[in-house]
Amino acid sequence: MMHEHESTISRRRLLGTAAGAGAAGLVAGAAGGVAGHALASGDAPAPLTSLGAASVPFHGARQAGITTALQSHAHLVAFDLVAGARRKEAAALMRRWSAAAEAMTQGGAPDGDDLVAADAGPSSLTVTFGFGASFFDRTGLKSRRPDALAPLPSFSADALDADRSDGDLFVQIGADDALVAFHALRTLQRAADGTARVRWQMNGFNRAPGATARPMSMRNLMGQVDGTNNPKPSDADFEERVFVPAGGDPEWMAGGSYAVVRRIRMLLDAWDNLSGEQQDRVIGRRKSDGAPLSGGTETTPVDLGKQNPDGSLAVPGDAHVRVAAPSENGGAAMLRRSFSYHDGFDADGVPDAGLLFVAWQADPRRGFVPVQRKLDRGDGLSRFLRHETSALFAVPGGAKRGEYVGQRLLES
Ligand SMILES: C=CC1=C(C)c2cc3[nH]c(cc4nc(cc5[nH]c(cc1n2)c(C)c5CCC(=O)O)C(CCC(=O)O)=C4C)c(C)c3C=C
Ligand SMILES: [Fe+2]
Repeated sequence: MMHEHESTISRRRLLGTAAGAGAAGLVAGAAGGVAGHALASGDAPAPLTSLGAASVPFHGARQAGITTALQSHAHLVAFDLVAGARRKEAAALMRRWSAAAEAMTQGGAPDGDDLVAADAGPSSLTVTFGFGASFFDRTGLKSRRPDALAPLPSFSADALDADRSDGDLFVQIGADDALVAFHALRTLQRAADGTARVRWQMNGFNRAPGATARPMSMRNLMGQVDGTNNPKPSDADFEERVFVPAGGDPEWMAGGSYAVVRRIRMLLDAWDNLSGEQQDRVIGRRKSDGAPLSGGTETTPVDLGKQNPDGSLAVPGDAHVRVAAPSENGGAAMLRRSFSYHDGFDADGVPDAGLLFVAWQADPRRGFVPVQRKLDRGDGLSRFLRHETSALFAVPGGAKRGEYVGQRLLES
């Protein structure tokens, strides 16, 4: 059997040629006054910037793309198995997908590559795979479906589009280069041919690395600093909140996590009509710098008990950060790793824009569900949001070298 490394060509080798061509063109242009594409043989490739050269390991106890720093481009995609595709075909697909993802994330390219990302480095590409509840029905693995994958309850604020919700298989692609991200998406979609078809796709973005001099969380499309009070890997309970432990239930999910994916539209025209002070009070933090209304800077812990001189709460009773706080939800917490989206403007000029909300947790029944129930009842922010799609996926632990993602489920 061919080792997966042998079945790939090095994109860095290609890079040498392409970057050399670019450099040669510039030189020719400067010296000869022509916009040259001519290749001078022997030109050394220009070094990648740190952005293009950065790579995230594919193999490991956990899949990449959960605790990885947010990338600037994302594709979130759900696939459905085609009629007739069962466990055997699904296992073969996961093997093909894992090999392709390993190659691309490490700067290589699969056989028969389309060269879309040929002259780019891996650019922090991550590819994360998951299984939806329907996958277990289609593959005869119902008895191995985790209890934690039970359908999410419905919430009063839901306006869900069934065609863009759920799905058998989930792929999250993140990269700091748009072509690298598209290349990964197209490569995986081609590799799925005959076994699975795209059910829905959502494209997201975040601030590019290097675009700010200040180390602060991302801003979302409402302009808020978002992500500040996420669980941190340095927290004592981080692992148990985000990942299924070894010996957890089911065993094949050890090192895995559950992803709640919701396309949440922002009602930006209504939001923009609020004053700056009103906007701050809806969240409970200052929009300008993300500092809590109880005082301090972005990273100061929120003091929910703090009162204004007139006795009112500094962080209002319906402020988003109060209603969502673990202390108000029996300790429930999740790792939010979301991307903004903008899919143009409706005919009436209303932006189709918002958040591709992605929340990671060891069990959604102790993470997203109780928090969203509470937000559904009393969150000041909910007046400016519409949950348009929803999905829940079991994302297994990472693959060891020579393994594919999901092998423990599909082959034992
Ligand atoms: C069910 C969980 C949550 C949904 C859905 C959600 C949507 C949502 N949130 C923002 C903006 C912000 N959220 C912030 C904090 C925050 N949000 C949640 C949960 C959900 N948010 C939690 C658990 C927290 C942390 C609360 C805490 O412990 O302090 C913030 C403040 C900055 C931060 O800590 O990240 C902002 C801003 C939007 C725009 C949105 C839907 C589009
Ligand atoms: Fe939030």
